[in-house]
Amino acid sequence: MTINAAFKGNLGDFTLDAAFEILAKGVAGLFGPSGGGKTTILRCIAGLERFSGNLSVNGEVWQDDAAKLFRKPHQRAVGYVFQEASLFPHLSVRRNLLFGAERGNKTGAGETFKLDDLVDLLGLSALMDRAPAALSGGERQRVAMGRALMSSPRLLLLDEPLSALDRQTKEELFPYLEDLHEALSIPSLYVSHDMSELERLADTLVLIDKGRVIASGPLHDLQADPALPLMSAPEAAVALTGRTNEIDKTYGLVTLAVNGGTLIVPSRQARLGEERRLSIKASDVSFTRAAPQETSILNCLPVKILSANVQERDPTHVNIVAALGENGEGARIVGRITRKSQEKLGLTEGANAYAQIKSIALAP
Ligand SMILES: Nc1ncnc2c1ncn2[C@@H]1O[C@H](COP(=O)(O)OP(=O)(O)OP(=O)(O)O)[C@@H](O)[C@H]1O
Repeated sequence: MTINAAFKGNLGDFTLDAAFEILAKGVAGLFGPSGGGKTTILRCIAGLERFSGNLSVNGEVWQDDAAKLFRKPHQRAVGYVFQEASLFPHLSVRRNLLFGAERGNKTGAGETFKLDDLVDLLGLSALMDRAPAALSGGERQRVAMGRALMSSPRLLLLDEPLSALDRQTKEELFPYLEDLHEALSIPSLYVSHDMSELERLADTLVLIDKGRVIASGPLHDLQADPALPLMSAPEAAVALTGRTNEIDKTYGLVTLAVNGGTLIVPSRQARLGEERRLSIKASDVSFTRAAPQETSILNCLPVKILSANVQERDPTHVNIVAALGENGEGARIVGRITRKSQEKLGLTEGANAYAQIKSIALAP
């Protein structure tokens, strides 16, 4: 599914002038600093805010100013999940979910989900007769997701669905989001200013700052682009997807085949052939010129250096983008090292090297 959006307008002093075209297959993350306009874009897509512009979702035109076309919110098949679950307080969990289905019947739209399937997927079976007031924050958010999905949306809009939750509850909710992502084919737009959430969930990314789109595309491409601000963030990282092709039960390790190499990762539970995503932090990557021997580091992968850029906020650091494989044909990773080491080893564009990544740093 492609989302083609362009919105222009003002909210008080804030100016939005954002345009993007994104393949919303799976989860597309809208990422950027607070106040940049992410929620406003989501509201424009849902039809809750009317700015001038255009919007088409999978070829269906929802807004076209030139043609004076603007679908009202109820004519857009979207499911909306807010920061704080807005459930009907007087209705049980079951009736809240069924309310979603009724709404869906009116908009008539995307894939129809069976109540039982969603209840299983979101782990709601023990909660069905409870009132929202008797639910924890994480449980409320799970019901809110279920209700949004019961309306058979073509597009799911999630506005920082985890931001009101404490760290532990967030961790508890993640597996549900990951399962939804895997089990349902519904495209989602997921707003967050926390990159660690999007690293785990997003396939594509739209970067928003001060009301403008600064880049959009596959998550991995944007993370490994030295021209974008993601790389200079302290927590810069690259998400890679791989398949388990070996399980070492003795040591609790699995081998993941990723594009251009293999990585050994700690894991207590694994199935052969399953797809896994992992995040490699720039600060966990180091480099050597010769193949290291007798090292405790389990992952030493041949790479080709693609770029080396001095970190703007701290010129003693250098961000190195390297592609896996001797010929640099594989996935890109990012390593942050001192400028001293970078100069000493001559790690410049075109150089061959080995990237070292501690397995422990890749623990889920
Ligand atoms: N009703 C309003 N009137 C005036 N200004 C508004 C209104 N709603 C939002 N704004 C301003 O518009 C800007 C964009 O807000 P928006 O909520 O879209 O940003 P955001 O990127 O989603 O931020 P956050 O991550 O903090 O939720 C902000 O500067 C905000 O203060």
